[in-house]
Amino acid sequence: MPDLPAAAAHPAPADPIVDVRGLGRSFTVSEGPFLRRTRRTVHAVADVGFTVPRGAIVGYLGPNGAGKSTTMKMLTGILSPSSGTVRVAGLEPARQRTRLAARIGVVFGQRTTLWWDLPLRDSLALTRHLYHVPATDHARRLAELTELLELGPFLRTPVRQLSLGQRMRGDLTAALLHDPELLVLDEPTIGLDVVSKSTIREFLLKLNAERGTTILLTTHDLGDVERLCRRVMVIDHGRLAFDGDIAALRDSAPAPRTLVVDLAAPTAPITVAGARCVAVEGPRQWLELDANPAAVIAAVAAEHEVADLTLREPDIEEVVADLYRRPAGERGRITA
Ligand SMILES: Nc1ncnc2c1ncn2[C@@H]1O[C@H](COP(=O)(O)OP(=O)(O)OP(=O)(O)O)[C@@H](O)[C@H]1O
Repeated sequence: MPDLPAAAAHPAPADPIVDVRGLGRSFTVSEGPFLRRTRRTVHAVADVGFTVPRGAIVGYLGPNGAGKSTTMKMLTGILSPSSGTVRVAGLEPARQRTRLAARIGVVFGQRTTLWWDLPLRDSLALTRHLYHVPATDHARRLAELTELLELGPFLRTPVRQLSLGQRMRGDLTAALLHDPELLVLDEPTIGLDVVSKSTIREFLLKLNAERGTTILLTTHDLGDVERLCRRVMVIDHGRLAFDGDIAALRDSAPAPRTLVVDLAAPTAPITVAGARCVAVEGPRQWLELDANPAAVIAAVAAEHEVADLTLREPDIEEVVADLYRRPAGERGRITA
């Protein structure tokens, strides 16, 4: 099994918006029947380190119970670390939570920060006071976000009557009205239909491109990762198992890349160095690659009349599932 490439894919930026070093968080849990209770320590996050440069969109992935939410709670000051340090926008989240709140926006997809019984518009008006946003700035931002997230048709609807997708758009607006530098999202598309997911993803891309807002998100939805993130971090059993770009993650996959070659006419299975013909159907052949695709493509084109070529990357779902399955010692580790 190949180790992940050890390249420092993300050299530490000079002024990272997130700087996490040796971060750990443990919980003590009581188990068993009443009179025979035993106590056990759960290491939800252990020795995690990474930095996030300003303007990045980074995905934080991991199987259930891996430690994603615990990390996000430490980044946003909801939980204090048991060990290590966290700095976000130059602040120490657990100690400077109020100051940090003015600099970051947070959305936990499974919970809402909106007032359940109030119309969305009133709920958003109240967030202005939480963050002490001047009325004119608030009105301007609300108008912009209402347009971008198409909130108009349901601004007067009580939050409890909103669909999940509408509520998420409302929660994103509430998190962004004070124009934060960093947006932390925990499962932003959970439970949403395809159209709502797409609306949210396109909005986040626009927010990042136009305002330079840094986005850190946890997700189980690899569609989010593929559309939004160039860099992913994978946490498993509380430890960082991978930190690199999507291409490096794909390269780490045991599943090979496949080159689909459409020849001008049917021929015998192609034999070139660095590839193995695994299927032939008329003029189309499938070559599994174990070398650089460019070299194989050049070799195929030199010897055959090629009508078309397609390079198939391993499916990201497969790659991530494989990473979760690999024993920790076999994964290698890249940290920024
Ligand atoms: N308050 C707590 N008390 C005890 N154990 C906790 C607490 N919060 C989290 N844990 C444990 O820490 C581990 C990591 O949990 P966490 O919620 O961070 O995982 P996650 O990656 O966000 O999972 P999921 O994808 O299921 O939301 C789990 O074993 C969980 O049971």
